[in-house]
Amino acid sequence: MNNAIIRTEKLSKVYDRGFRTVALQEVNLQIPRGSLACIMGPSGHGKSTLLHLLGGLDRPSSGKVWLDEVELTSVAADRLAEIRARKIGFVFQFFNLLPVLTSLENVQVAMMLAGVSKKEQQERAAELLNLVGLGDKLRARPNQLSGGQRQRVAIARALANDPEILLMDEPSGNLDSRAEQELLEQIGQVNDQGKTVVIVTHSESVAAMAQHRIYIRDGQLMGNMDTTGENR
Ligand SMILES: Nc1ncnc2c1ncn2[C@@H]1O[C@H](COP(=O)(O)OP(=O)(O)OP(=O)(O)O)[C@@H](O)[C@H]1O
Repeated sequence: MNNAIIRTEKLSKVYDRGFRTVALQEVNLQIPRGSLACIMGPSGHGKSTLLHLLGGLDRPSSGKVWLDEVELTSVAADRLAEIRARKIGFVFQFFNLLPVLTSLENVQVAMMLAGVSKKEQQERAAELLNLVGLGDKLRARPNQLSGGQRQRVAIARALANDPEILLMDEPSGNLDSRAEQELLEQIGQVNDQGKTVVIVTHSESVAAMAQHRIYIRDGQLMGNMDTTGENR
């Protein structure tokens, strides 16, 4: 596949904290540019590990990850941090919003690290929060928001630096079905803007909207399919 934005070769991860856990074993996969991809599989079988490696948040034990033409495992830590900040937005399962900050400030924080001026930070944060339907919650703190609303703040924050790729780890895990539906609409809109979205999920509704499905079992790739059902 020539148009892959993310590609892995024999990607493996072994955790060794007193005892060895082989979390990922020689995974070869490609994710097409602009696609909405999901990573599925049983609990504890290596999905989050894979997502973290794809986003350069962790280093593999062996094997390689390419983001466009850049091989992430060969770049130094500071360059990796720069690539992450510029190209990738992350949304984690438990949101990781800072509790003492408002929605607006939580989104601004991401841009502060990228050196954007304060005025620009505020304008863009407000714009993004409007985009995810939280224009009336700019001054609310996370504990004044519902789970679905917090998740949308996390998405706005992940989009702050206009990343090409959005990586999400079980974004709908704690949401009721209505909030999940709203979240899916937001994710669809982000994908429609041309961004590549990769979602670790147990949700069939999320999987149903994905154009590309990756199945992981026992740390191994069991399937890598597009919606036409063609195996790659
Ligand atoms: N930092 C770590 N140190 C040691 N072992 C880890 C670490 N992170 C994950 N593991 C182990 O690696 C394996 C894969 O974990 P991972 O979190 O990738 O699974 P998962 O498929 O995302 O699970 P879930 O669906 O429950 O989130 C598990 O056995 C887990 O206990």
